[in-house]
Formats: sequence, structure tokens, C-alpha cells
Amino acid sequence: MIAAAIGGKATTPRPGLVASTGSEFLSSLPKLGIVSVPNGASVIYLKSRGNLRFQAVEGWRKTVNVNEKVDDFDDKFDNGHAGQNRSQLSTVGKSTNIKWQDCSVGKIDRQRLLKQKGCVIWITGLSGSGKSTVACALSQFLHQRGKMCYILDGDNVRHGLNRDLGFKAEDRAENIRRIGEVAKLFADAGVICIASLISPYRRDRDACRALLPDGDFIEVFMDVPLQVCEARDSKGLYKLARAGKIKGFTGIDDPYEQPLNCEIVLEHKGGDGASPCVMAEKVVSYLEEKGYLEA
Ligand SMILES: Nc1ncnc2c1ncn2[C@@H]1O[C@H](COP(=O)(O)OS(=O)(=O)O)[C@@H](OP(=O)(O)O)[C@H]1O
Ligand SMILES: Nc1ncnc2c1ncn2[C@@H]1O[C@H](COP(=O)(O)OP(=O)(O)O)[C@@H](O)[C@H]1O
Repeated sequence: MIAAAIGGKATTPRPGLVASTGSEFLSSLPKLGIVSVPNGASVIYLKSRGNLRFQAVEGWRKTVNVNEKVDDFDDKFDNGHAGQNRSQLSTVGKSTNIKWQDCSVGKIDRQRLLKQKGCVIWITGLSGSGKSTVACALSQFLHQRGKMCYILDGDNVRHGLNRDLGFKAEDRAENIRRIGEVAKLFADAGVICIASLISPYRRDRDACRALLPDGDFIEVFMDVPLQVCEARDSKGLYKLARAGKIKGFTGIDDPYEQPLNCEIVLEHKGGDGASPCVMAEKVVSYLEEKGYLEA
């Protein structure tokens, strides 16, 4: 019992609640374990910076092996903020003296509500490769299945949040960085976020991948030859680029770096195999197989 540890109050334990304890009592506990509290419930806790942080209440106990590595435990139960030093003032970029504001309702709670897991599906490829079309088909399929998703399309975000950015390498990098951060927030909200943008540089895409827990960034490469994209030329941009009227156009006089190790490749093929619906279904199957369509 840790009655004394929480000041003798019969507090109802909930994930995120922090109990201050006497240092002697605290040092007698293992880093990770299960304790009983005055109202009789069992609570999984993690010892952190001189406190006990409650992680999950009774019922979860059956599915948790308390001997598992603390890092794994953090990933599962720290509501998606594992590893961040949230208790102290810190400096992040130009922001000084800031402190992470915590809340007892976290990612895991939102995912349960939505009956799905938040993640980012990052669709990359040349202009005209079919990114937006696949994003839209995927969104329709997920919506029909009662799954909450949201598309962040490069073209659309450049109408607002990123209207101050052009197409120089550093502008593209900033465009991708911002969309990566927004996508991360959507995933934290429990939403399946579909980011659809050329994102020509591997380094920029990898930086977005690094923002998310392992597995939650699903990179989808539209493997469509330049000649096919150029023949489609639905916006007439390739024609303008070839005529020298648009400078620095991806694939013409600006680079595109193909992914080396992406999760899904959507190949251009002749016939039915290349339809946007078949491509979107492939992504849905991946999500299903990896458990993203359930909480
Ligand atoms: N120079 C140049 N290079 C490539 N694309 C250009 C350029 N200028 C304008 N456009 C239009 O902008 C859309 C790409 O925006 P993105 O935000 O996806 O680009 S990036 O990820 O920052 O590279 C792209 O949309 P998509 O055709 O949907 O890819 C084009 O319509
Ligand atoms: N799988 C496909 N097969 C044939 N045409 C396609 C396919 N996907 C998209 N298209 C067509 O190609 C053009 C460019 O598609 P779009 O989704 O706008 O590409 P992006 O967003 O990569 O620029 C559109 O006219 C679209 O109808």
C-alpha cells in the first residue's frame, strides 16, 4: 500500500497522476512495478525524478509484464511523450524558459476514443505522380470504415501556413519541417494523417520520420517515371519548366532523391494494377496489418 505516499488521501489513481513519496519509501521500490492504493485499486507506476508517476490502472495489469524494459514501458504507457524532460524549464531553439504542459488525457486515451492509432502516412514523389489522387482515395476508404484521417497536401498548405515559402532547397526544407511537425500533432491527436508533398530531399523526410515513435511514420513512394508524370502534366507545369518559364522544377532542373528504405512503394504499371484505388487499398492493408485501424 502507498497510503502514506499520497498523503493518506484515498485518491483515485489515473494515468499521469504523480504521487510524492518519502525518499526512503521511494528508494525501497523498484523503478517499475504495481502498487495498491487506499481505495483498493492496483496501479502501475514508474519511478521518475523523485516521484511515482502512475501509468495505468487495474485491468491493464493482465496485459503488462512488469519485468519488461522500462523504455518499452514508457512507449506504451507514457501517453506518447516518453523521453521528453517535461518537469524542468528548458530552451528549445529560440524559446527560452519554457516548460512542457502536461495533461492527464493523452494520446492513448484519444486513440481508445477513436478506435485507431495515430500515425503519419507520408506520400512522396514527383509532381504528377499521383500523390494527391492516392491521398484522396485513401481518405475515402478510411472514412468509409469509420476512421478519422486528415490530408496535409503540399499545394494546399502553401495556400496558408506555408505561404511565405518558395521552392529553393531551404524553403522546401522548411515547408517539410513545418508539415512534419503539424503531422506529428495530428498523430498525437490519434488521427491518421496523410501528408502528400513532393518532399524531394531524403534528409528532410528522415527528419520528419525522427519526430515520431518507431513505426508511426509510414513513407509511401510514388514510383512513377518522370516521362509518365510529364506526359500527364495535368497543371501544365512541366511544359512551362521545359520552356524555362519555371526555374528549379523538381525532376527537370531540381533534384528528387528516391527513398532507399520506405515502407510502401506504389509502382506505376500498365493496366488495372496502377489504379489509384488499388494503390490506396495497398496502404489500407498495411495499416490493417500493423494494427493502426484499432486502438
Ligand atoms: N519549382 C517547383 N517544383 C515543384 N513543384 C512546384 C514548383 N513550383 C510550383 N510547384 C507546385 O507546387 C507543388 C509542390 O509543392 P510541395 O509543397 O509538395 O513541394 S516540396 O515538398 O516543398 O518540394 C506541386 O504540386 P504537385 O504537382 O501536387 O506535386 C506543383 O504544383
Ligand atoms: N494511378 C494513376 N493512373 C493514371 N493517372 C493517374 C493516376 N493517379 C493520378 N493520375 C492522374 O495524374 C494527374 C496527376 O495526379 P495528382 O494526384 O494531381 O499528382 P500529384 O499530386 O503527385 O501532383 C491527374 O490528372 C490524375 O488524374
